[in-house]
Amino acid sequence: MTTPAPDHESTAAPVEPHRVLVLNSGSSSVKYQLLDMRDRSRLASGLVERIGEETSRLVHTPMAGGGDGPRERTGRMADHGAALRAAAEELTADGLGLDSPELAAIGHRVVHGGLRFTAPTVVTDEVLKEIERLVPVAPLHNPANITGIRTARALRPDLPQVAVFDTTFHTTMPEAAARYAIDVETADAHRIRRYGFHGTSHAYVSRRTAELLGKAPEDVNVIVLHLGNGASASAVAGGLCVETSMGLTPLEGLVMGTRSGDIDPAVTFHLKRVAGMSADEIDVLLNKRSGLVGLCGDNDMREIRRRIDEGDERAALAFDIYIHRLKKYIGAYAAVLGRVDAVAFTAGVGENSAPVREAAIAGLEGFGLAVDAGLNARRSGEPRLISPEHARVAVAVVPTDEELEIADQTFALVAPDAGQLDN
Ligand SMILES: Nc1ncnc2c1ncn2[C@@H]1O[C@H](COP(=O)(O)OP(=O)(O)O)[C@@H](O)[C@H]1O
Ligand SMILES: CC(=O)OP(=O)(O)O
Ligand SMILES: [Mg+2]
Repeated sequence: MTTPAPDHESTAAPVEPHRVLVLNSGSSSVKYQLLDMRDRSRLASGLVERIGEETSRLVHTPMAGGGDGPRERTGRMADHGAALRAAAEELTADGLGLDSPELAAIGHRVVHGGLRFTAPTVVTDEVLKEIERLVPVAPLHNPANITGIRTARALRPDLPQVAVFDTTFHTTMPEAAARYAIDVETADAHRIRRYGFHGTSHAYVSRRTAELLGKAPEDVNVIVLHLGNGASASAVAGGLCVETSMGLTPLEGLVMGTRSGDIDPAVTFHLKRVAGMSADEIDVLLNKRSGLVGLCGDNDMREIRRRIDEGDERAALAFDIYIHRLKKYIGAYAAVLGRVDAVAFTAGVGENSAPVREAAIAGLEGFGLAVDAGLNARRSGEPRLISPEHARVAVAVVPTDEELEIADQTFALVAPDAGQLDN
């Protein structure tokens, strides 16, 4: 007789493995979630920030079986491996340890999948090698993803580890959007093309936006604005991505927290020839010392708005540059799509910053776009419309859930017979 785990619904018969742990490893943080795929409910979630610093912090939130709120741990966690081991200990303390037979798989966000990975993939040694080969085109992200996978494998060697790639959703982009206008042989020899990132978010949000409009994804054209620390826009036509703002690497496109986004490539030659900077120094400049932080010293939109309210001109200019780029992309993607049904804001800035949404849409009445100030100011964790009632184009705030999307894709791969889950 097996005894059901305490604190959980007791079931007489042994159950098939039905839990998925999702790891979303960023450059200096890990977000994780444990989900029960029978009803897609969240059993626990957590965030480890400032990995590698003395002030690392883990916040773990159990959802099931108890009233106790978030628990916190502080103190140096040297790398993503240490962070994951700490998270595993917290899960064990809740009776949700990684050793549980109920765990079906671990799903990992992997940022760059190159040309090879066009679907979620079970990780083998060979797959891991290929993800490693892609480190030069995702230097802030793929190394963290690899450490996460290695550590998870060491903790549960018998369990499928599934890589879900940021690039997959963008593989439907037509060649006209995916190719750079450079010498074709050189481009092909080095696999230089536009891959696009944040794909799980663009996929999830475009689908949820269609739902919000009461339509099937095939019937709507959506511009998704994923505005987090990294930021990207996508044009989604009938559920398929036809254009996105990030390119070979997550550096192209919008102004981001610390990244420049679009820039004349000749700036890099100039920095090398005239300013005497090395390729690595230029890389650090454009990826870590540019964008909002380069323009005004802060990359957090809350801090920038606070400074603007106090009359800070550098913060105001940084905000204007950020908004100007965003508007250019909205206009460009309206042209790419021909007909736009909705513009959806998502991720940390898109979901929380009413001033960003207002400023980005201001003056776009000619495109049928407008924001209702009252609706825009309202706060909610649910997808919602912020455009006036009879607007030609819907403007929406749609919270992203990369972890849920990764869990769905992971579970579909390892338990294809589990049946279609609702939604
Ligand atoms: N309440 C808020 N108001 C404005 N901006 C916010 C708010 N909360 C978070 N943000 C912005 O969201 C960013 C983080 O977004 P997130 O999507 O979590 O990014 P990432 O996944 O890239 O780390 C912060 O850097 C900050 O600029
Ligand atoms: C690809 C990318 O930019 O990801 P993030 O926003 O997590 O940095
Ligand atoms: Mg993110």
